[in-house]
Amino acid sequence: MTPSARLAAAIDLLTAMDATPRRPADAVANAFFRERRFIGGGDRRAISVIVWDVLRHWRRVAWRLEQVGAAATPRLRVAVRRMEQGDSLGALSQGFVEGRFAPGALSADERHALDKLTQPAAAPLENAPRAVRLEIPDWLLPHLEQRFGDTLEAELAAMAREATLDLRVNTLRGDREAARKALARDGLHADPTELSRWGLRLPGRLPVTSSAAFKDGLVEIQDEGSQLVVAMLGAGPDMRVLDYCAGAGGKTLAIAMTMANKGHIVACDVSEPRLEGAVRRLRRAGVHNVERHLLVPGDKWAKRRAASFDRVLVDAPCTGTGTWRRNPDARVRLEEADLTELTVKQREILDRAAALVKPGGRMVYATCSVLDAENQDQIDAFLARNPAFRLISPDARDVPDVLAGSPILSLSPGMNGTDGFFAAVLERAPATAVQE
Ligand SMILES: C[S@@+](CC[C@H](N)C(=O)[O-])C[C@H]1O[C@@H](n2cnc3c(N)ncnc32)[C@H](O)[C@@H]1O
Repeated sequence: MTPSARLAAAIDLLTAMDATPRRPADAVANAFFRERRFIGGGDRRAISVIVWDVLRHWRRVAWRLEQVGAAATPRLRVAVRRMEQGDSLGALSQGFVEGRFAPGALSADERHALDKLTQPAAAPLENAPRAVRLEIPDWLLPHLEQRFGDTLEAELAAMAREATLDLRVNTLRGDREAARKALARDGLHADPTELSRWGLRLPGRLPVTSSAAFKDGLVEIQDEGSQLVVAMLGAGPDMRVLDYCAGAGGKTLAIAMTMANKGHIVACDVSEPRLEGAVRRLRRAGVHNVERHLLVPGDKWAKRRAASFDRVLVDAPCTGTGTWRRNPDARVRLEEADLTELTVKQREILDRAAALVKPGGRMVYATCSVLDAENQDQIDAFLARNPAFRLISPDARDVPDVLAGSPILSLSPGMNGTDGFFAAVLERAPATAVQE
């Protein structure tokens, strides 16, 4: 594709995203490229780079355009980002040309707006409101200020950078060194992660899924933070374990590994397609101690299994504010009503899952959110409602030394180089203590 054709495709993709503002950008992009199979891998990557860069500068560019009286159209968003990266108006006009696979020439109004933005005094970003500069919705600012205080700007800058690509070595298939060597044979040079003993890290988007190590189930794509959540659960080979919000089984696979493929895991979810997505991954990883169960309203399943699990993981649906490095569009799409709805759901799920924990058993509540309302506040309220539970530190053998002394895991991109994660380990009082 010519540079102009890539620009045109990026503008088309941004237009498709604009048309479905509640749909995650990567889902729109997948559908867009599926319908245009003629676009090759290199062009696809180049188009995605343009689009994801625009998504990472969404509010700031809109604010600058507003200052010069222009609407933030996909064309102007792309053009402004090109200029911010050093293109002159002249250079830009060479990309915006007429033609079947080109975006069309800049209109007089577009040129006028862009010209105004090149003036030295035009809309300096220092004048923009803080939430605009930080690329977050206005309502979210106080929540993030409360969580991060003085480190807020550094954290949000870390969340704006592209994530590393973390892998979990599946010890059912081989050890970390074997996985490193296998990846190296495919030209992928991974380093061990600092905290997770099963983790390997690659510098960015790389074609891991076509490597032999991935196809053979020796590695799985999983952020280091997710791996640590599983370590906090401390599931062992003889246990009955429930993964209550299992989705497509990312953590189920890691739990099965810590159980050496023994004992029994039930992977539950309310979404059939997600649970179905686990089947292939379980097979690839060589896992065979997992039963899947679809939760439906009025299900008697949970009642019959009350107080029967040694370990219960609640990987709750959440705002995903810890994953903005991967999903920059979510950063500005999140609405206050989403947070309200999710905190109600999390509370209900916690109470339902708690009823399934054996006396003396443990429950780990986890989110990939950095907001107190979904994390510590949920735990405080849960403990107030459920006096039979208390916070307990994970067993030292299960977690890295730095995490051993605390019942709470709290990770952030700025502090730890992982996604933002929260996990709390809760123990249900043993039977005798419950009766007292
Ligand atoms: C954070 S995702 C889970 C990710 C998964 N554990 C993993 O590691 O890949 C949260 C999951 O909770 C599920 N969920 C939503 N409401 C639920 C409910 N009431 N009960 C159980 N699961 C629910 C969603 O379908 C979603 O798959």
